[in-house]
Amino acid sequence: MKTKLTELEKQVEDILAVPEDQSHPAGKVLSQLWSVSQEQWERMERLTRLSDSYQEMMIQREKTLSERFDKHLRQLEKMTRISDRYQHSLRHLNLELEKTSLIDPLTELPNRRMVMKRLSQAFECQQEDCSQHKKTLAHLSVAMIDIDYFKRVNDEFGHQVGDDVLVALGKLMQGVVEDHGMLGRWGGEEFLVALNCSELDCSIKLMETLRQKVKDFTLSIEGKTLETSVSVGVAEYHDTDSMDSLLSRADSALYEAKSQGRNRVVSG
Ligand SMILES: Nc1nc2c(ncn2[C@@H]2O[C@H](COP(=O)(O)OP(=O)(O)OP(=O)(O)O)[C@@H](O)[C@H]2O)c(=O)[nH]1
Repeated sequence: MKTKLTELEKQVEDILAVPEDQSHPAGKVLSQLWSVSQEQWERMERLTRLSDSYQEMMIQREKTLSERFDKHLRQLEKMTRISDRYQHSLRHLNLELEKTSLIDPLTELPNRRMVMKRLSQAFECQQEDCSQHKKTLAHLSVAMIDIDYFKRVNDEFGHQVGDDVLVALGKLMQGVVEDHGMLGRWGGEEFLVALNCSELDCSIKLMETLRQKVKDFTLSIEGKTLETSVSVGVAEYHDTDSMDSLLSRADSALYEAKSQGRNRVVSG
């Protein structure tokens, strides 16, 4: 049977404890051997303790690093979400801004800037070899519409009613032209239509329908009936036309319609 190490150690300890054995050479050697093994043992223990605490420190460090990393990751995610939301609202604001810069706030129709934009797009390709735009220009005509004696509406019924009339007539005229072109508020009580009709006759007919609808339109205010009419000047695109010359001919035709007594459509 194998003797256990602790028993052997005990025996050695006992021998070393006997004073007369201390002088024996074997006793000295054994004593030295004992203290060396004791030192080794203590050193082993110290190393084990060091290694344990080193391991503990590494585990702790890893834990701290991973917690810090998680925290940064969460912060980054939060910042990304904020930035996404910010970009989204910025895009939304830009769209709103773009819209308000092109829409008349009272009638909610395209404003002068937007109608001009539409017209200049058609003219921009005039010089270029752009068959689609050449076709668009060939079918282009413009109509300038002015509400007759609008000042009287304001004077008789007040500015607010004047505003309501502008809104109502805008809607009514929009309903007539919506499938044939773009109606916009040119300014004050003037409107402009960029029409896409293959023939001038077609544009004139459409403007006649519009004029008649406005003539039939009445509003009843505090027992009084408000009636109104429009004068319209139409011009069709000619090969030599610039945007200015086309608009100028429509303006002259409108002037002519006013001169001839209003409530009529004149082409120029
Ligand atoms: N209520 C209101 N009135 C406006 C607005 N813009 C322009 N007006 C009015 O429109 C009127 C235009 O008057 P005029 O240029 O003399 O034209 P008119 O009375 O229509 O006469 P003719 O065009 O010659 O038939 C003015 O009284 C302006 O104050 C608006 O946004 N709201």
